[in-house]
Amino acid sequence: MAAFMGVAAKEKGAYVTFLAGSGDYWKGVVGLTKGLRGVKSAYPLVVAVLPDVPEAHRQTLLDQGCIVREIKPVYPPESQTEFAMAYYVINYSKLRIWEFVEYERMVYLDADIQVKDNINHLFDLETGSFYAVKDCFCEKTWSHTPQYKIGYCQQCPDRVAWSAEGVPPPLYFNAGMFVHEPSLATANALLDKLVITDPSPFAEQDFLNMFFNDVYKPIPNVYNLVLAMLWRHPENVDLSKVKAVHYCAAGSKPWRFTGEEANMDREDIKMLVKKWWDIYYDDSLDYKGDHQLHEAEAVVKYHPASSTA
Ligand SMILES: O=c1ccn([C@@H]2O[C@H](COP(=O)(O)OP(=O)(O)O)[C@@H](O)[C@H]2O)c(=O)[nH]1
Ligand SMILES: OC[C@H]1O[C@H](O[C@@H]2[C@@H](O)[C@H](O)[C@@H](O)[C@H](O)[C@@H]2O)[C@H](O)[C@@H](O)[C@H]1O
Ligand SMILES: [Mn+2]
Repeated sequence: MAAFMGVAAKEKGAYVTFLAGSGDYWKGVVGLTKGLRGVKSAYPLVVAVLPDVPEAHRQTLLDQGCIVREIKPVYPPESQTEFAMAYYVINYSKLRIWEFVEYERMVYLDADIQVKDNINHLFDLETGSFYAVKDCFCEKTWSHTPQYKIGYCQQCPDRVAWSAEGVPPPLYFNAGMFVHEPSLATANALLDKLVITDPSPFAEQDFLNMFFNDVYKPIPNVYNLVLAMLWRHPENVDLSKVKAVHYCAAGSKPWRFTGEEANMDREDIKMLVKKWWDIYYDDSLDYKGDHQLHEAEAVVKYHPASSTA
């Protein structure tokens, strides 16, 4: 990295994911980095690891050409909150990626995401907004919310009116994928706000939605296919156009897939899990010390007007 008068020059961008614990999510990161290589990504993958990630897992990721950066955990204020999944409490540590200020822009991807198509053009989106894909409220994990109780979902706002006044709730994004601009000012503002914010069931996802509410810009579902969309809103999904698949539905993590959980015994799900393994075991996608990052594909531009967000 060039340094000029002691100030390090910024790199244009990097993909970034988050790894915690000694469990098997490292397999997700290996799959992700190979998938990014397979679609000729122009940027490296940075892995923000918590201190509890074993050395062996870190070495595996370094061997796959990842940039491994240890981060300090971020915990929400003490509370009696029931998280939608108990382990969500560690996901607040994702907030550390705003401190990666050597990058002008980053595209965050959960470790349970796989890319099927080149998404370099997301790095060229206009600055100043927070880009992410709208979530779906129809899974049981949302049963604690008013929208679930009345059957409202932003993916089909006309199905059930949100209120007599007809004013729908603010758009809400899935925090498994987003485009952001690291900055210490934002990083500090996030942590300052966190200490005075009660935790809520979807942990850092709820928090990020609140924090970026006024600058959030939805991007099309193709950039983060939340699997539940396949059975909740099939009319909003064209699998042939999907650029990134998010294996977030219960029981859908490819590296521990049994096919026995609800909605998992479907041909489309099994095909997506097989595709994940095809990439994971494709040794032609292994890192060969050739950080030949492909030039960003200037041709594929993002046209907000031409796609349903
Ligand atoms: O034990 C864990 C749990 C989560 N994660 C990271 O946190 C992200 C969010 O968790 P998860 O994807 O399981 O949440 P979901 O999208 O399924 O709600 C994962 O993708 C991983 O990047 C991790 O590294 N180890
Ligand atoms: O910590 C909260 C998590 O909340 C989100 O996952 C949820 C959400 O997508 C729900 O809509 C689904 O119903 C559910 O299955 C899924 O797990 C993010 O994917 C994850 O990165 C993380 O922020
Ligand atoms: Mn996820």
